[in-house]
Amino acid sequence: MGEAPIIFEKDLLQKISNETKSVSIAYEAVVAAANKQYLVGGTDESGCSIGVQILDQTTRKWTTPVILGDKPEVCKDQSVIVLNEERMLVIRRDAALEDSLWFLEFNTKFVRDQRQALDAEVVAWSKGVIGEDLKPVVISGPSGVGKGTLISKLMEDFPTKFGFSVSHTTRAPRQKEQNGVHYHFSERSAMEKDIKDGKFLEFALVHDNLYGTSVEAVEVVADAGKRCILDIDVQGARQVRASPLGATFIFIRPPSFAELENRLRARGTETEEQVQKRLRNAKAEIEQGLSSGIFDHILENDDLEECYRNLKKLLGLDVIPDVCRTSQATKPHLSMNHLEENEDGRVVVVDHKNNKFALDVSCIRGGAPGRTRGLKLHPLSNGGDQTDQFII
Ligand SMILES: Nc1nc2c(ncn2[C@@H]2O[C@H](COP(=O)(O)OP(=O)(O)O)[C@@H](O)[C@H]2O)c(=O)[nH]1
Ligand SMILES: Nc1ncnc2c1ncn2[C@@H]1O[C@H](COP(=O)(O)OP(=O)(O)O)[C@@H](O)[C@H]1O
Repeated sequence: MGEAPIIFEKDLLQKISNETKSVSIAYEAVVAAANKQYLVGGTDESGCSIGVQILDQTTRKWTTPVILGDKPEVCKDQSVIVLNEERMLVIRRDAALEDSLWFLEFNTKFVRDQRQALDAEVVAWSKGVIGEDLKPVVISGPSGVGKGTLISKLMEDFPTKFGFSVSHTTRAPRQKEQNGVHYHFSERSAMEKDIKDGKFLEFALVHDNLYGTSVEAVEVVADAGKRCILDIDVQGARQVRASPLGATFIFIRPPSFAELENRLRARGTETEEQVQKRLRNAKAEIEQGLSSGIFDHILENDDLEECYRNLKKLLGLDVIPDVCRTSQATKPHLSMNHLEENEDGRVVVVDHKNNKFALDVSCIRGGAPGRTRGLKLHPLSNGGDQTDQFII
């Protein structure tokens, strides 16, 4: 980790004044990897988020990268610090704590994959979250096996604990399905554009329709202090498994194929043609679910109550009382005014009252296209002694 040198070269400044109308916006340039200088600050094309420019120091060529992920809003001033060869920490000064810690990834696996896929220079933002949260739960299984039924029971019995990740889909709504509650029913072209813009954690073509989990769908649940449940197919589960999300994966299997067919028909939500398609796909889905190694747990849904009991057990709900977790809204509201210095794995920050804190970034996990979690904030006293008390 090294502190970001503030390099306002002549041509850099020239470029800044050419490209921005405002003089009140501060830029910071950091040499992040090999011979690349990153300029972070000001605005980007949309004019409302922090922009990034890259200068190749060998060729002296400027590049405007493709910027993916949840972007921080523009601010007048920020501190930039390179953490390692993959990402830098950007602290928005004078922003509330919940919105002040951001990571700009320039060489993480996600960025490298996207760079290859888009054949362009790519960087990606992710918001820093202090503390840990509960692992999201991915539930997969063939159509008609009872995923929705089990998830509804869980949400009804533990409303403070779980939140449902509302997927996007291009399929038509069923009777009683509400837009924004069961799914975000979307136009295919709009969904494809959002996928291209990196807004989706995963997506798949299922029964001839496009389904996908947006990064936001998962994050709004986590931000509310709840454990996120995703109902997605095996292809989606595979993608989430490969992502930094760190979830628990559960596959629900039917007691028999004949019973699956009964349930699907008895539900009465699909045409005969659609039922046939779902049954055909179910065969492959069950095969993959049982053999792919993606899933941590396989539950048979024969007797509903028994399956539900088993599900609760493996989610630890038989031992933990249903208490509401502290929501983000009740956390202390600090404004980080200044980045003072940095030490091994820790960045020293001070708040607007000049209280010093050590921001521990040694255990971070996740990142773009979601949040970077696991940040710890310790109060520091008498100019550097760390107390063992976490404030959050
Ligand atoms: N990959 C992926 N699959 C999804 C998503 N949302 C729903 N699915 C899956 O799409 C399939 C069809 O869902 P749906 O049309 O609601 O019918 P159901 O299977 O009878 O519940 C199911 O296997 C769902 O788990 C998503 O966001 N991503
Ligand atoms: N264990 C079970 N025994 C009998 N019927 C079930 C059981 N679990 C679910 N069902 C019924 O099967 C149908 C399909 O369940 P659903 O939750 O919609 O499946 P999925 O979401 O996996 O497509 C529903 O009518 C539901 O009431």
